[in-house]
Amino acid sequence: MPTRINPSILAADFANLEHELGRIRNADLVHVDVMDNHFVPNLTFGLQMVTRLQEVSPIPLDVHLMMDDPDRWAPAYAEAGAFSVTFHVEAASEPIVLARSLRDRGARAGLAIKPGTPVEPYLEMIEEFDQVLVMTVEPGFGGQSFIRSTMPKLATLADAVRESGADIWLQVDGGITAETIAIAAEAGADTFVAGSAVFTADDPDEAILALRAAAASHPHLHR
Ligand SMILES: O=C(CO)[C@@H](O)[C@H](O)COP(=O)(O)O
Ligand SMILES: [Fe+2]
Repeated sequence: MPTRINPSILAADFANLEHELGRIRNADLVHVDVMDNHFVPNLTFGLQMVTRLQEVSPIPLDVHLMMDDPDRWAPAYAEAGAFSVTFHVEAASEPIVLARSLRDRGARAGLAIKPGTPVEPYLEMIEEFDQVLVMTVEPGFGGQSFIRSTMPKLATLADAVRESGADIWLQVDGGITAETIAIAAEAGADTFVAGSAVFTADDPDEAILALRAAAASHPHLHR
């Protein structure tokens, strides 16, 4: 199973984003946290910024929408050319309709769930998605500690994905370090978002390689 490492530019220098993109050439995707100050108590980028990043980034964008009413706003991020667009199930009115709309616009559709949200009600819709994101911190801020009690959800999802036979990526986001990445890999994650662990390193590209090695060394990934 491939291991994907997606650095989150939430931890990058906002005044030099194009330069920062040049320091993560080993990344699989660039994770872009869109926050609206309503769904989460923080405000980051909007559509115009993501559109411009998309134009200058040599690496495809993995957009994580932490916003109210994604049914209304998410399709534009797919139209902007994002590789994947992930919205929160807690905020969406019609997740299946929205997932289809994202796919119709050429993006991979992602479903995100907060640490306290159970996954069971959504298992029967996972084939509508290309990725499920299990938040391993409360969304809103970088630099928080990994919440280990979210791991059983990943294991449940990994079973459901195996049963479906579909190619659905399982992403974790929040508090991912060289230590916690192995815990998430063991529970079934294959796609890892890391902000602080990458951008506070002296050499972000080296940090990505170290994370990839720590995740890939876990036997679970070689089943
Ligand atoms: O979505 C979020 C936070 O809400 C994340 O993508 C953070 O950007 C991850 O940052 P670290 O926990 O890795 O510092
Ligand atoms: Fe994120």
